[in-house]
Amino acid sequence: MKDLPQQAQSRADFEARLRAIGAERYHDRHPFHARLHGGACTPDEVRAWVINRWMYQSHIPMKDAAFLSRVEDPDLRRVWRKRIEDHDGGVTEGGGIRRWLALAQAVGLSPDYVASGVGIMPATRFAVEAYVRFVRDMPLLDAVAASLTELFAPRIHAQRIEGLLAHYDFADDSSLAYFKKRLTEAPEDVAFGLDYVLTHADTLEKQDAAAAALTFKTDVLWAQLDALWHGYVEGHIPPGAWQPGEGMA
Ligand SMILES: O=C(O)c1cc(C(=O)O)c2c(n1)C(=O)C(=O)c1cc(C(=O)O)[nH]c1-2
Repeated sequence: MKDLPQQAQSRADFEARLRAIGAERYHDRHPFHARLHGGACTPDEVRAWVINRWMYQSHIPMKDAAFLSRVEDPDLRRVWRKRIEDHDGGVTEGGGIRRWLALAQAVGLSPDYVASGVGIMPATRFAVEAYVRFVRDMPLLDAVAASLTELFAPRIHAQRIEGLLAHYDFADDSSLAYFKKRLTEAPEDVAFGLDYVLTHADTLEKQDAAAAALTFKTDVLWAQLDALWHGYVEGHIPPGAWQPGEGMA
């Protein structure tokens, strides 16, 4: 006898399931973040974080462009293109990308060196490229679901601003402008993304796929910090990756 299709979870239960993935797996639980926000990172560990996270920052608008290239609905494109504008900004004022490079400068790195991407660890590259590829190749619903780690980002950004200001000389309003701005940008994105996923995941199969996409994305974030810890806290810097002293302003 053929199995009957299982019923989709209610909207509230499905949202709770997505939030539980964040509670269990989001990278706010990674020991590198405790070290960074608690003031225990050396200046070179902070620099390694800034250099490697550039890979993520610089590829976020590329993954959003990959997403947009697949969307046929102009209303969805109109909402989504804000994400690219947030990061790229205008010629004069710039956006998140430029704010990240201001952070690079504040920690003593040459912004040109950071922007060149030279020195990024292979594992970081692989993780971020996997995210861009996922968004390019998977169903749109899964691609939106993968962005829902941003549900959990404002809390970590607030913790980061507080922790960095308390513990590091380089931290001030201008060097931390990136995170401050994300506090208002991310909630808008995620309100739309969450509603989209809860509405479009209307079968259990689609809900399972969306939950798997969010889980995948938590892995993308976690793997980057594992690599950072191995390379710069434990001192096993992979061949070709940034060596302390290189790329200074
Ligand atoms: O500092 C962080 O922990 C963090 C996490 C995430 C995330 O959860 O993916 C993003 C950001 N920051 C961020 O600044 C950002 O612009 C962003 C975009 C996206 C996305 O998947 O589209 N995630 C994140």
